[in-house]
Amino acid sequence: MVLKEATILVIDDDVDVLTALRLLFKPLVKEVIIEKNPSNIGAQIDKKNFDIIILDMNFNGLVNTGNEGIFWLNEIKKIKPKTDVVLITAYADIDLAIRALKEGASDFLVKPWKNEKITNTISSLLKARKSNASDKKSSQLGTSAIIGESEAIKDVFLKLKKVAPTDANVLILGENGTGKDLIAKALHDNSNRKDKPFVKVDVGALTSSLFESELFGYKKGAFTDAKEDRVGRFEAANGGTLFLDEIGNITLGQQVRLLTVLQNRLVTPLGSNEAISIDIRLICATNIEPKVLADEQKFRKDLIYRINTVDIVMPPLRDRGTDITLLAKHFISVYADKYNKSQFLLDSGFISKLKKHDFPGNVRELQYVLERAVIMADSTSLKPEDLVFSSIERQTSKASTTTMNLDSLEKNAILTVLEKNKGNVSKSAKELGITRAALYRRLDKYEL
Ligand SMILES: Nc1ncnc2c1ncn2[C@@H]1O[C@H](COP(=O)(O)OP(=O)(O)OP(=O)(O)O)[C@@H](O)[C@H]1O
Repeated sequence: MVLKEATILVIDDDVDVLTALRLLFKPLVKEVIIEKNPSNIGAQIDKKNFDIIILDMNFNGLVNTGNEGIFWLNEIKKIKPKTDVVLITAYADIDLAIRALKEGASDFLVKPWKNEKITNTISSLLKARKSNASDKKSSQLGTSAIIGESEAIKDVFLKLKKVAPTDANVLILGENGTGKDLIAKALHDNSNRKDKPFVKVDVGALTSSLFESELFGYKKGAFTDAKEDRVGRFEAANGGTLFLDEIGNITLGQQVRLLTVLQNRLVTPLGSNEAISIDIRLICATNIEPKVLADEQKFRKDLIYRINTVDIVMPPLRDRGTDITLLAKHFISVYADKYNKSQFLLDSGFISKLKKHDFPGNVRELQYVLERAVIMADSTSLKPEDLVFSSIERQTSKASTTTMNLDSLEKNAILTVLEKNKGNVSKSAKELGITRAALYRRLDKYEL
């Protein structure tokens, strides 16, 4: 961000300082607001998003310890943790400066200031904000936006790294909400086609007539509603990647149409006589289990072979051990930022409750549950009661406990006992009737 796009708030009880800074910044920035009374800070920052806040450290002129400044700095950080705060004081007190920086101030200036020094400080902070924002964007590209460190997700990353640069067709399998969309995009972003289009079509949601017109396109007049030519998704993805989601839900007739295009690498728009040759990399995804896909009454074997040069199976969240905590921390931080809340501390009971849940809706369910928890939380720490699992998901969760295997039962028993004993391994081992070493082995096994 450049200086002239910035909105700045100056808070000082000295009217001369306020006037001087307003005169200095008015011609340089988009907007400068001055405030004499620090008690109005909350109201000011609720009203507007400031890029920089310049805050005096000594408000009543009697106590020159800078404590008032640090107090107000903390108040600002509670409401808008991302705002850059520059503190000013009349006393060149290095200890105070360091304390202010530790408490989250972005910089520190000593009165009387040189105008050039203060504008340079503000300009560099604005530049740093810009580069942080663009770093964030680029990290969304590779696999860095896909969070996970469990053995199960590491296998996925390995496969992704190997397969992405090839032109192989990939079938991504996995329950709803496991991250199939993210993997499809990562395959494209890490391929030689990354600068070409990535086109996604939810084929499971298309009626028969829409399936044809969406995928193959049409010429004006091909049917009653065809008022002008329309490019189909195959053609739109030319040179790039076509991602067909919910592939397991298409009819046998649609499967034949798809197979023909994939075999000949040609599409003919409805109402046209001319076939267009297409060069696409195909990625498909489905939440249907492989054994159902293997049922020839529902799915053509020749199509399965064609779309499934390589398959990537997304593990359900309940099998991803420590990823639950890792993802939880990520989502909590994202939502704390989004809803302008300070970062939360996580109560140990909160983490145990998360780990015990079965997550039938996988990462998507975790994401929604945490967004709700962040919105509803009354304090700065998240507690078990802040976690409310949706009754719909709970129903599914109950159903799935009937098919629970011994491992899940053992894992849940360990978690319950650990929670009861506040994480004390010796007490928990005793209660479970096993040795400490045996408990540690199991903690390792279940990545707890
Ligand atoms: N490993 C991960 N790291 C960060 N976010 C994730 C991860 N996995 C999934 N998500 C998030 O969870 C949500 C669901 O993921 P996604 O849509 O990719 O799942 P899906 O398997 O394609 O679901 P569906 O089968 O319902 O289409 C998205 O918001 C996605 O960003």
